[in-house]
Amino acid sequence: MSNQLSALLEWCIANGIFIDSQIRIGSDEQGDIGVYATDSFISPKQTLVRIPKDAILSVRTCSLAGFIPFNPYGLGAQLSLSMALYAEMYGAIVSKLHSCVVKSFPLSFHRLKCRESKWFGYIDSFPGEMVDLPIFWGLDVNSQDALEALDWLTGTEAGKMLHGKNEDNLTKLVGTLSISESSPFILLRQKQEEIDNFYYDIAEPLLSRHLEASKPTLMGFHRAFSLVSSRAFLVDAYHGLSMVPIADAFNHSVDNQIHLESDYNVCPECGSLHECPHDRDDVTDVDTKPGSPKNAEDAHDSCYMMVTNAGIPPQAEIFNTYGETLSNSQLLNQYGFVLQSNDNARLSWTMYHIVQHLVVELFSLDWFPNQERRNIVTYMFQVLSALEVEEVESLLSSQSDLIYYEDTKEEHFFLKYEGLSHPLWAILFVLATIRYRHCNGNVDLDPGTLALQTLKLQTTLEALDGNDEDEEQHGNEALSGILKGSDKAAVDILQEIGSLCIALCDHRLRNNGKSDSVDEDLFKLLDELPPDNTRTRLAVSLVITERSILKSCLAGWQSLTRHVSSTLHDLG
Ligand SMILES: C[S@@+](CC[C@H](N)C(=O)[O-])C[C@H]1O[C@@H](n2cnc3c(N)ncnc32)[C@H](O)[C@@H]1O
Repeated sequence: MSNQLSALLEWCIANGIFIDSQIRIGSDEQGDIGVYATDSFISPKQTLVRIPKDAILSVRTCSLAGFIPFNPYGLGAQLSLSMALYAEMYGAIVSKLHSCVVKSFPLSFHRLKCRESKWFGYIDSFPGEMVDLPIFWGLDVNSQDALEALDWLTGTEAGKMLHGKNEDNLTKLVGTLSISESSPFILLRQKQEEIDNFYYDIAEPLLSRHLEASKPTLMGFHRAFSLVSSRAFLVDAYHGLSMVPIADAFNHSVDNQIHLESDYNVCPECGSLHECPHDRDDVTDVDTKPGSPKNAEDAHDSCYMMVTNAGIPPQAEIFNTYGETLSNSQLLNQYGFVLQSNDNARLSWTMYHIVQHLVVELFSLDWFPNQERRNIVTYMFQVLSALEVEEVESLLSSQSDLIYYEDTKEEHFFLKYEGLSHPLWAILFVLATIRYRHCNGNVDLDPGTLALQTLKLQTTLEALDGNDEDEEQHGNEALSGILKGSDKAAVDILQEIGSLCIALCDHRLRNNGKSDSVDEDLFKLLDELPPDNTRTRLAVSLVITERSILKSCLAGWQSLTRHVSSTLHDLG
């Protein structure tokens, strides 16, 4: 066992962390830590680790508690916790600690020198290097691999995540109401710029005031951020995002056997799980001192726990999941690694991009007057409500290779191997419907009913489209019959959805990865890349996945629309 690992275990004992003897913390030759079962089979519902709440490192427990702004979630929470961690890693806190062995802090990432932090044994077990997150690749200006990798990330999901913390807002329907050059959404700042600004504006002044002997550095802060990004847990409403010793020693798998249990809904003022003075309106200063919860009753009050949710064979590695739906792009950005195979691969669009790109750039604006933008929101609401029935869910899962049912109430505009998410299909339907109305004297129609008709028509046609050659003749006759018996609006709108989808995917394909590389054989490129160009290899593998999803979607919709067009043509 490495020195760091034994120091970590000693530190755990000293800080009241319970680790069941059925598991062991191990490390490989590279020093990467993982958690393994020992000799016995471990059954589900067993608590294998208990971490006292005061052993975690959060903005509430750190040496600079009270000075660091609390942010409940998101980038703000990551930045605040990075500052808390950085303070523990690199300095002696004047107000709490009076001596420090660190006289100067070297720029290179050496092992920690400051033994005074309460979390020293824990922090010292972290990887010695910065976690290799794409967000910092651009700073490695002498690395051709980094620059090449960033080039490949252009237009990919991972590339989009490097920009703009506000990206999520773009998916909100209301975003479409304010599409203009001056939209705040266009002014997204790079995430890395956000981190650096936080460091210079908030972290550096505060840390300089409190760190006795060493001067904080941006590079040190980046390392703290990379550790927070790849290890922190959102534990509860009081501590927020936190570093949780031993819970963070488990590696990730989608099929996890263990998970963290914590009660999120504690008092945000004092952390109490029970009734506390903050529940009352007439609270006084004396009552409100933060601290351990009163009326402690069981382990949930004072500890976070790692509890098994599946059986674990002897000697097997035990995995947590960092998120069941995380794609490789998300894993790479947040944790610096990807999985060999990942069923969560997907491309996403925002409402802004779909509307702006399809309507403004690809098609002329003449069929899309300003007042129609308001209709997008109304129609979308009606269509999503109409699709929110069990019948649609089972229809899509059994009879469509082009659309899947996305189990969410959000507008998630995704494309996966399974096809378009139903909200993405819905927005294309809405745009197609607006165009149909525009071309047909603004006829009155009910978008919800028409959406169901169009969807049923599509799944029926998909079933025919899959027929082999022997059945082609029969299929063509059936197709003619179906089209003749279908509502004209549904047929026209389905064709339009196809055109919009093809345009959307084709545009994405051409702008995905390094410029002008759309026809390049990326498997050959991977074979030829030196093995130590790890970042470029990662980036190219993401591009391969995204292009393959896009091409399979394009092929499906091209086939469907081609058959419909030629049959309509034959029908005259
Ligand atoms: C919370 S830590 C897990 C413990 C970590 N292995 C360690 O050495 O401390 C998360 C980091 O572990 C690594 N990791 C976790 N799961 C992984 C996986 N399935 N494949 C590759 N690396 C993984 C990544 O480097 C990630 O940033």
